Amino acid sequence: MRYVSTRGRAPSLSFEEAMMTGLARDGGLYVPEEIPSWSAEEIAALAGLPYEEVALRVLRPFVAGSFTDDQLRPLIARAYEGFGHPARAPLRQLAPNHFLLELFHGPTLAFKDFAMQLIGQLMQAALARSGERITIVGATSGDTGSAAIEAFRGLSNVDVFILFPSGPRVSEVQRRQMTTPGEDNVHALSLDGDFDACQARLKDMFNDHAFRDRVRLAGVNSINWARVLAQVVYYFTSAVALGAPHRPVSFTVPTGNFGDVFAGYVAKRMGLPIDRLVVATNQNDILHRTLQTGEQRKAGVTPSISPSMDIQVSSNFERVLFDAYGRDGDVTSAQMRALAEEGGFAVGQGAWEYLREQFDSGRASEDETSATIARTRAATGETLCPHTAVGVHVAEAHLGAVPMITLATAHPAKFPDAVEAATGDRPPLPSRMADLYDRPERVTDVPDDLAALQDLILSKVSA
Ligand SMILES: Cc1ncc(COP(=O)(O)O)c(C=O)c1O
Ligand SMILES: N[C@@H](CCOP(=O)(O)O)C(=O)O
Repeated sequence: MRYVSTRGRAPSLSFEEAMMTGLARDGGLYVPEEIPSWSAEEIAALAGLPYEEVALRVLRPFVAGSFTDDQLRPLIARAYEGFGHPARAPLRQLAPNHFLLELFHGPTLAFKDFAMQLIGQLMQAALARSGERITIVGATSGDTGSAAIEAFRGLSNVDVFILFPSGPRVSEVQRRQMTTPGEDNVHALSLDGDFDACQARLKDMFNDHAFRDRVRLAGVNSINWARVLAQVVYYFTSAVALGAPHRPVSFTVPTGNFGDVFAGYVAKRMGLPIDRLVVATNQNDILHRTLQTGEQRKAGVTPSISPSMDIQVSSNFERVLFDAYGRDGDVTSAQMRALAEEGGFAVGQGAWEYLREQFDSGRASEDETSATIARTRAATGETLCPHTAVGVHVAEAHLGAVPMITLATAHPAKFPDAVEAATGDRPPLPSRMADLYDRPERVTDVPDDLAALQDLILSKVSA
């Protein structure tokens, strides 16, 4: 399998090269040259298999040429052995035709662990082959950062720098998950700006080829194709559990950087019978507006009670735009340039129609999110995290004859203030994290300044 850039001007790469490269050298994102297509029989054969076996089958065609089954199997096993539920991603019924897919049983209590634990294993295997060391820089609105730290902490051939927005733009639990690990290779950087600023500086670092080569920069955000790929797996396990391929299912996905819902789109392109893929946004609703109006225009980020989705520049939207334009890298490039330089762009008519065929969308206000947490608790006993509540609110407007699966993207204990405000009580952290508030924090405040960030990283990796 080869991977091509959405901007059409970077060399095509193998899976391993694309994973270790992160952002393409032309500023684009890598996507598979073609999406493998599965028959109904192949999908039906997944029924009853352990999560790890489904992961092997889903990954296999995408990693061909980089990892054999024998190499992949133990890496997948190690990735998921620490999850706190035997099913890894269990389903829970909320209402007659509405299910929650619990994606928060990994070590850092958010769906990011599914991909990050696996990418940690895959990257270590690749580094063992090459004998190289790498510098990972990640941008986070709260969850990617801790998942990345958990996957790479203590490794002697990897330095991890995580840029997160300063102040209350991440929850205290999220911040402490990033600032309390004591390993020398972990660097938590609190940036004076929002997530979009963190992600923009990360992309600037990738686009500075001299810097990128000097520190051997690697990325673990969902700009990295391997992240998206790992997330395709749970669309298959959950849909098959509800009767696919013999009956279709729909998904509602709390969305920020568009990586998770893009993974659902890949599953659908592979042949999984997904009826509707619903993009659920909080008040930072650029994706909902884009799908409704055909115009993508940035507005400032407004902090919300679902902070991990406080994003206006959704990286992975570029991947679907590339498909919507018939894989025309020049047009995709021009639209991304307009977003960066002019604050927005109008999607062409044909491309917009393609997007509307693929995705529905909705938004939840702050009050609606809070009310959904309270109402769901009262009706079902289930405590939702605010991101999941955004999804449930939007999903409820899209319920019909086809079963709806809403992705429960984080554990409510990561957002105790929002949950307490809605329900009156604070969800406890799992016992292994009970002393999180007592652990000493280690964090460096950094300005939103590329040169200063690069100097800091250089001083640490060459130390
Ligand atoms: C808890 C939670 N829910 C939803 C999202 C949105 O996912 P994505 O960025 O893949 O759209 C994120 C972060 O991205 C998150 O951390
Ligand atoms: N919500 C994310 C933002 C980064 O998304 P990613 O999937 O591109 O890593 C976070 O929690 O950091």
